[in-house]
Amino acid sequence: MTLSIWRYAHLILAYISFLFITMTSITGVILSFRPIEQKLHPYKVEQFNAITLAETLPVLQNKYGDLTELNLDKNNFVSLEGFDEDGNDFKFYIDPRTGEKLGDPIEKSEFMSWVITLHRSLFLHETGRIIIGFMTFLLFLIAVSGLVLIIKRQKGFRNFFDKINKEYFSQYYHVIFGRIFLIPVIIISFTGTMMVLNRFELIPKNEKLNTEITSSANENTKRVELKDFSIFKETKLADVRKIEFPFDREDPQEFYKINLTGQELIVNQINGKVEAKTPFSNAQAFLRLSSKLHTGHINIMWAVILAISCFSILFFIYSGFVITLKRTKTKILKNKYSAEEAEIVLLVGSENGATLGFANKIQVQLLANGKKSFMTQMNQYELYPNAKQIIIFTSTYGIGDAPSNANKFESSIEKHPQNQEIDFTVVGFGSTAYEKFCGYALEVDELLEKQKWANRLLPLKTVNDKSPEEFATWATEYKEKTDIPLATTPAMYVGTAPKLKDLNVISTSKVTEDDATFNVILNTKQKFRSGDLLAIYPANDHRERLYSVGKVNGALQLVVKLHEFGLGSQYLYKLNSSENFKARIIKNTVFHFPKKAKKVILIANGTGIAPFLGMIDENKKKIETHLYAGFRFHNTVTKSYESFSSKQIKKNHLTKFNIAFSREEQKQYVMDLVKRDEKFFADTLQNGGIIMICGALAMQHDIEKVLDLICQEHLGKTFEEFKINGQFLTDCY
Ligand SMILES: Cc1cc2nc3c(=O)[nH]c(=O)nc-3n(C[C@H](O)[C@H](O)[C@H](O)COP(=O)(O)O)c2cc1C
Repeated sequence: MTLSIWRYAHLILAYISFLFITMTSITGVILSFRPIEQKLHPYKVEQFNAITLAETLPVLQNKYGDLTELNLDKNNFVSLEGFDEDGNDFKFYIDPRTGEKLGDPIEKSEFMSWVITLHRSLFLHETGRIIIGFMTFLLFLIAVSGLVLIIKRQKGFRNFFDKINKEYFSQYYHVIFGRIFLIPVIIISFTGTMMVLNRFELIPKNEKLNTEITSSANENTKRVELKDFSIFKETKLADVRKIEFPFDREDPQEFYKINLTGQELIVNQINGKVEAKTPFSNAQAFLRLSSKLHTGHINIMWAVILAISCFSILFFIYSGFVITLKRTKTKILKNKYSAEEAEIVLLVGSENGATLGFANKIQVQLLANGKKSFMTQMNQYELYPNAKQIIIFTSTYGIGDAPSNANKFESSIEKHPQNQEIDFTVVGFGSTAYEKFCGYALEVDELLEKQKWANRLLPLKTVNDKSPEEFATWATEYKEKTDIPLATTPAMYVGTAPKLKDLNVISTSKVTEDDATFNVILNTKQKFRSGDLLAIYPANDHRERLYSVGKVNGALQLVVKLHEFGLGSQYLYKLNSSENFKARIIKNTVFHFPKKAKKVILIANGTGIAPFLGMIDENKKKIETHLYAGFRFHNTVTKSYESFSSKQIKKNHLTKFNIAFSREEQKQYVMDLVKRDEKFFADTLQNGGIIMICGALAMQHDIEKVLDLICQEHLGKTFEEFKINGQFLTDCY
């Protein structure tokens, strides 16, 4: 919770100020080159910090008679003003040891003046300065909250520089650069704020010097030489900002007025006595330091750091928004059913949205299958009077901690014991790069285990690094346990939005009175194999319809059953030859024809034959392959499969074709063919052969039951053992 308050503050401040901060950062980068460039001017002298006023002032006064002012700029360049012998005024940089002229005043270019005004006041005078001042203060707050977030993330200041795990580019470098540049950014923004506050006289000024001073000297007082003034001997030139020289060198009522960092002095020009001084002002001394820090006039190194830090601010703005976009892109979809109505409840714990992305994909499928499912954040946990199942998807943060939208879950689960028995399954998302891999999911799983009302549906499933493959194994287990046909293809759970490509229609066949299936033959430049899936988007929304594909003569072939109200099948049926449409091919590696196998048995019903037609056509290695297929009628379509098969048998791509018709005189299902050839199936499994099955899910269940009986009877083993051994590949829907 505390993390989210800091994060919220960090984000809101960034939202408010990012345009101004972008502008001040860009102009800041440009301005930071000024001190670098100025420092390259040769106006600085060796061992400047050692020079005292007692050394420099006598030299200057001897060399130039009539001096009015000496100034020290932020670069510690000394400039002198006065009148020459001809009465003309002069101003130039000097060497304070010799008085020698070093160069003329550095003129600001027009461009630089423009940039400075934009940086300071947006060309809006005082109003602009107030805006900039406020925004600079916001930058300070953003940087401080950013620093707190890093400290919290690293679990304390001591681990500040410990390893950061890379999630993705923007997130990783936002933190990595944050650790390096947040301190200079805090300095820039704080000192900038100070400068604006001073401008509006909100920082205590030095007290005004009393100018009504009676001199401690008169015409008779013995003149002390400048080099012997003790105050001049004590005062370093480097501490001076400005010296105003006495107008008349002989008048005891005229004084040196010396502006030091944080103090002002009035010095008697005859006897060297300090006639008056303002109390030392820490605020003003600090302000001078602030100004030097903000403008990079400390030294070249610091000026370079400032330039890079200003660049880093631009990067923080960019990467911060990428992070936010990623975080907010995945939202909980609008619920169709209420919490009271829901039979399946999905509870999500997600910090950055990845887990939510997976959960959304499940929610869409549950709803599409007519399930009354409801999805919410784990912190919103309450009573679900009609729930039969609770599915929890949660990530882990900190060190095995809950993500911020799940941190109240543990207390609320104690508060709301459900009133009926509910099955539960927990899927944890995490990273093995962290010590407590899926630590929070484990905690939640154990917590549910303890609830009287909760029955375990599946063992805890962990998903490392948002792996679609690992998540798909949970979907498969869930599908098998519940008969709810979730997609089991990893590609369905890949985070990024799918890129669609053009496919070209070569031909489509027509349905007949006795057969509602039709073929679609497509041309594509994409690589694919039989058993892959074609995803189409008939409603032009994010919902996809998947079809198993076969590769026949190099073309992509679909076998589709036309449903009266089927969005996908109607869409495909209406395609015309040579028409283009957008779709994507999903690799389905778990359902590719084995590259090496002693024997393969292919079992299909209805349109499930599609991938097998391709696999047989592609069986160039002539692996012994037996096809078992079941249809309703013996008609033109099934006859075409028979003629295809006999051609393939001649080529040795297929060994035998076994076909069953369920609506003909001799009623037979494909399952009956399996029973008939039970010995053959047992031998094939025993010898490491592979069975592939494609078609209706109900058919798959029936076949599995039959195969289990066969295995027990003939081999004294369960079919499960062969499944675990990877000898049973499925693609049923
Ligand atoms: C600061 C931080 C701490 C994390 N701590 C853990 C951890 O202790 N254990 C773990 O398994 N994963 C940890 N992770 C990894 C996340 O749980 C993982 O990336 C997850 O997929 C994020 O899902 P989400 O985007 O839904 O929050 C951490 C990630 C971050 C950024």
